[in-house]
Amino acid sequence: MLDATIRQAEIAAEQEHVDRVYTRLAELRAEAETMRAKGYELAHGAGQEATFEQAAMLFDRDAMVRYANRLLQALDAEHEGLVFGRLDTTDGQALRIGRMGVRDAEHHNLVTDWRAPAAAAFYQATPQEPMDVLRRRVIHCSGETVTNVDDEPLMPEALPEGMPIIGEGALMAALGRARGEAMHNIVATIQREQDEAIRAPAGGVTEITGGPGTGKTAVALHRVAYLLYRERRRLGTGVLVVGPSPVFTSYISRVLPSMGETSAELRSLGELLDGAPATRVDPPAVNAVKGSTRMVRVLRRLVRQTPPDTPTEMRIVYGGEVIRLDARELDRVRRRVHRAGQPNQHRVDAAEALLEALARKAEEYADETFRPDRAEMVHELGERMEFHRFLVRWWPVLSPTWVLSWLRDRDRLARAAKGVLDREEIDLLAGSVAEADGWSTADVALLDELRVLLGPPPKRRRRTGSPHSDDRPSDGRPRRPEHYDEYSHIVVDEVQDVSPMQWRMLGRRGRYASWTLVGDPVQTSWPTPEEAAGARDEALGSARTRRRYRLRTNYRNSAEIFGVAAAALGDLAGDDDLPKAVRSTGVAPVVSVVAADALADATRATAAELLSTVDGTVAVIPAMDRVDEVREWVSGLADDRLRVVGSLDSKGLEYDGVVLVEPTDLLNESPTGRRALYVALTRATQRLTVLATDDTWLPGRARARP
Ligand SMILES: Nc1ncnc2c1ncn2[C@@H]1O[C@H](COP(=O)(O)OP(=O)(O)OP(=O)(O)O)[C@@H](O)[C@H]1O
Repeated sequence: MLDATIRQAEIAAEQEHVDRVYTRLAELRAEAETMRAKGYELAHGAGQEATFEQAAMLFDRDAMVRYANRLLQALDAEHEGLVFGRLDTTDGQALRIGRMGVRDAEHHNLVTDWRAPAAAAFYQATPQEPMDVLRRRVIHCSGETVTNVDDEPLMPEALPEGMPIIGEGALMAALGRARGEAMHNIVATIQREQDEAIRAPAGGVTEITGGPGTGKTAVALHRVAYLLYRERRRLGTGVLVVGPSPVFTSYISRVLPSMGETSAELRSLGELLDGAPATRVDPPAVNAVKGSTRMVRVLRRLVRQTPPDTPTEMRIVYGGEVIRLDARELDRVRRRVHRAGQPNQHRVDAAEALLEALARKAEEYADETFRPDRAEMVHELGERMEFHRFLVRWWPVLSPTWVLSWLRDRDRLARAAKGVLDREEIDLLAGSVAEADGWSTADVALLDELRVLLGPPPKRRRRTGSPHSDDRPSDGRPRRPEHYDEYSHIVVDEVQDVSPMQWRMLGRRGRYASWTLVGDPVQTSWPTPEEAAGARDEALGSARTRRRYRLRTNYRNSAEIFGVAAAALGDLAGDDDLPKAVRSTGVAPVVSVVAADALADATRATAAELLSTVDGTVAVIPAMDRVDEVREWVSGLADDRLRVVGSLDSKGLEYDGVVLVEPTDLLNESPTGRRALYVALTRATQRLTVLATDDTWLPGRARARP
């Protein structure tokens, strides 16, 4: 038989199986709909004023609705990958692997979930260790149609007669595909070293390191899906995935849902505090000050300062006498109350201390005609409206955002930062808060620190949830645990850039959690890694099991592109720190030197050329402070595949084509500029063009830089 005919026959055989799976899925869907409807019916029966006896019924109803909803979500998730693999084993079995398990009405396995132990051989078997697998097949589908198959013989000498081997290179085909708006799941082509990290036990701390494009982010997300599948009961809705920026979380947001997993919560570092999302990023120098643990001391002192516009004198009439506390006396009382801790939690102490001070003052005034009884006086003044009006102004409820905004006042900041920050740092910080519109990512960690220093505001009454709620709030996002410290597992991506203050914020969310940490020290943009390491160890707690995985293959960049990036890194990393790029395109990156006044035109022309060359996305990457200018340059190119991304914002992302504008700007924009340049150069999958006004950034010609 001709090769093509054999392939068509194999595709048809797989199609037959896939058809059975979809038929079964339609049945399951109908069953889930019925179950959900029944659950709601039960809800109506129970009504609002459920009695104790009805509690069990309500519980059943909630469980039923939740289960049906989860099933429907999984069934409705992307169809791609419903069946993507097949294992033919030495015992004559053929096991289909997919993104969720499906059984027929008689409970026979139609598809095995990729996370099930039985599917592990799909990722772990090698010709050296075949694990009884004769043939591993990747099945490519478009919607419900099988389009191709790719086989790999693992025991070639033992292949039975009539078991054909079709095509080769499912991985290479996947890597060569154009990139779109969002990251895809890689369930069909997970590699063995990645699989080991994905299936590592949930407990303790799992660290995954590796160079650019080694699949760290993909592995972390597949690990979440795996852990939720294996330990859903224990991990529940408490899995948090933290990425560096909202652009990044949006880029990875489809991976878990595409595997039918919707209960993990995705947040960027600037979105970890409810009610104060970051809307911008600070320049590196400001970021370095705000991220340092020295800020803890500054904030502690700030919290104890007298809030702006508080009264500096108290006067109250008692027994015909005016009793007065002046600014110094009031300050003394304030300092004493602050010793007790969180000011919002010590409002009663503040009231008592004030009344005490007033009583003491009254005793000073005592004479023949005025001799107040201390207990009576404290009691009477404590009931007076004017006393409470004063208290509200003198000891106001402090919100983190209000206290942080005090840093605008340079003198106030200088008092709080005396001996901790130098003059230049104080100027930077005060200037940044004064000029800013909205909060920055670094501010959010400061606000979270203040949240703890200030204590919760007095309680308001909470509204109860809807009786029909499943495990997602109405905006469709997963519900976060009621308290921040209730997360059960936290995944942090790009850990090398997490500042010490951000580690403190994360630590508060992971007090009882296990962790997966993903990053690459070579890509760090944080200037003092030792300080960050200390804060990180504190956040993770000391008595934890730690296991480490290292990924060594770069799946993103062509070997040609990674060659330029690695060279640009100079001697900042040894060969052992760098991954190996496995795919060669035969196309060398273009490095052009252009005159400064020709840079705009060259950028526009190159972007246009890349858009016409590649099928997927194209990014123009300049230094952070030139993003607006460069956006103007390319504004005429109407193509929604094109974006302009600042150097530091490009972290974790990828594009088919990249135009890197003026590398020297990237080198100069921060103390870790050379690493930022390496990050930007490793974003492209197919094409890279570097436009520079000189060649001093090139290895060998560059001046020594950190
Ligand atoms: N086994 C695989 N099969 C198919 N594609 C893969 C595989 N592993 C990684 N990739 C692809 O390689 C690209 C890089 O993966 P990913 O973004 O997870 O790398 P990373 O290590 O997090 O990179 P960076 O450090 O630059 O952020 C992605 O497009 C991903 O889908």
